[in-house]
Amino acid sequence: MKKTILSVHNLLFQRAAKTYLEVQDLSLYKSEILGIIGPNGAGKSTLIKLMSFLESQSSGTIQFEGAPYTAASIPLAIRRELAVVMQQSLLLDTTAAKNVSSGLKLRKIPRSIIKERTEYWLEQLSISHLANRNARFLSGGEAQRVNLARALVLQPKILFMDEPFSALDYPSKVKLLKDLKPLLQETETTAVFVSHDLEEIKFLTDRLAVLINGKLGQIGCTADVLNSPAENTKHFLNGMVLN
Ligand SMILES: Nc1ncnc2c1ncn2[C@@H]1O[C@H](COP(=O)(O)OP(=O)(O)OP(=O)(O)O)[C@@H](O)[C@H]1O
Repeated sequence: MKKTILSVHNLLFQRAAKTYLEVQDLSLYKSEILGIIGPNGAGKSTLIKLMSFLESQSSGTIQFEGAPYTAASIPLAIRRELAVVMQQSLLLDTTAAKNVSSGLKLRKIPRSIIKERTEYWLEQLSISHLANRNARFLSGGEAQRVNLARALVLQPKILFMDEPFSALDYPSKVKLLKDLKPLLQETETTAVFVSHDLEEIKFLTDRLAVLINGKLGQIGCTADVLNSPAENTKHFLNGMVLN
């Protein structure tokens, strides 16, 4: 049976008396890659911020490994088991290697292990040659590889990615996706991936959630959702296929 690592129940996100997100039930299974798609403003980024405990819900529960937390209550040690990569994650104004090792330093990992793990992940993401280059001078694709290495070096239990490839040119994106998928599989990292790109979604994700107007319109195996859209997701999904 699939093991749930994170679950959402009766989740509500409201600001200034307006409801932006309302998700009754959503489970994230261990080692799966869950995609989230939906129109602009549907609540995808909000959902990822809530699931990664960066933002507090108005009501409802989010449980990580069976225990409920909010952004305000989550202990630092638990927060550190979750990593987030955004479209434009900010890199520190230092070398690529130091960016990758920064999280390990904060966790007071011994220096020899930091060196070994940093070199390993630079290598895994094919950026060893950039180790001593200042992050300010990296291209968008190179910077996103550093961001992913910086997240994966922490061996997170869940990796949240919010449109991480949307600024990359097509060949860079394809190459990075092809590098990333086996890395996630080998490390059995659970991942949540927001994207507007059907090719990315088809290639990377096991299951797919479709958000429409702040509500979960459909969730299921990615191929099933795309081949058999539900009544309320049909309009959006058919439009995506046509594009
Ligand atoms: N802290 C906040 N205060 C007020 N409104 C917010 C807040 N966070 C999100 N929203 C609103 O929630 C709605 C959903 O935003 P969100 O960024 O989650 O959508 P999205 O599906 O990721 O959109 P896109 O595809 O355009 O990136 C938007 O109308 C946004 O303005």
